[in-house]
Amino acid sequence: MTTPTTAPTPAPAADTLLRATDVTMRFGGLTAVRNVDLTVRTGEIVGLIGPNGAGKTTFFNCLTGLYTPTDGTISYRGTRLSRKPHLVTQAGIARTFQNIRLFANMTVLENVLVGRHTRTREGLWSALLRTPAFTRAEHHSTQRALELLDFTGLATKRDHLARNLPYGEQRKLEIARALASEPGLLLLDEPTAGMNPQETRATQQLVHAVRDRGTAVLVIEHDMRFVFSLCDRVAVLVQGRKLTEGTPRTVQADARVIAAYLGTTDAPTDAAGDAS
Ligand SMILES: Nc1ncnc2c1ncn2[C@@H]1O[C@H](COP(=O)(O)OP(=O)(O)OP(=O)(O)O)[C@@H](O)[C@H]1O
Repeated sequence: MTTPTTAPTPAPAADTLLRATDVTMRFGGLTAVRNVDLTVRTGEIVGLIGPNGAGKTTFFNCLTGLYTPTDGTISYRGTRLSRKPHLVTQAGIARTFQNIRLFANMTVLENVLVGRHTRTREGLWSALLRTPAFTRAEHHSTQRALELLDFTGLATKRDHLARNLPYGEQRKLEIARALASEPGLLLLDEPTAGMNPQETRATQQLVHAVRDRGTAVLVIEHDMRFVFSLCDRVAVLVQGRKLTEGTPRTVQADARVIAAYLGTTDAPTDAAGDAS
């Protein structure tokens, strides 16, 4: 009798939500993301930082199906993710974008309702015929959307057009819309860009509250004070590679991170631009 020689693959930790392994993304001769591993667990707020052009947004685009990575695997709750963005959302990952992408001429409530579409099953015919099932689903979605407006502090603005909201509230609305898909993991791409200190503090409180209601967060940010006071763990990308990862305290004290931000990094020897 022969003994099996292959070791069993270790099962992912029960609390692992997102596991990206060896993710690489090339655009022609440019390697924007190279062999990046990243894990996000239940209940965590993880920061992704790095100088301009480090590959952070490209990595997000790989996670959410906007780009198909050249290499590597991405799984969510132990299942490999689809490369179609709406299926990634349906699986449980929602995101916001660096530049606000609201429906400017729709109301605040309508914007959040749009975010519910991956959680509603009723099709076109039931909508046109207004079947009882459709009416029930519509009522449920509206209740959920109103709860989210309450949660994000936008309840009194429900009938305002999105374009008429102040900048900070438009950012909040984006988060409310992303939460409408009931994600287990929320990806935020520079949520405080262009905000004043007061709006930044409010965003920090909101992200904590999002985590406390059961949604883990992966956040790209340039505001270091925000990242280091908010996140449980921080990963640093430089020229497409993960330079280091750890608690805010260890990352902040890492001389290579400081050098990377000052533009004198000696860390990733393999430059991002190459012909591979
Ligand atoms: N669709 C694309 N085609 C070609 N190159 C791209 C594409 N998207 C990104 N890049 C390049 O990939 C590299 C990484 O860009 P990316 O936007 O991911 O960086 P980033 O870390 O998010 O930067 P920032 O902090 O400035 O937003 C850059 O050199 C960028 O020009």
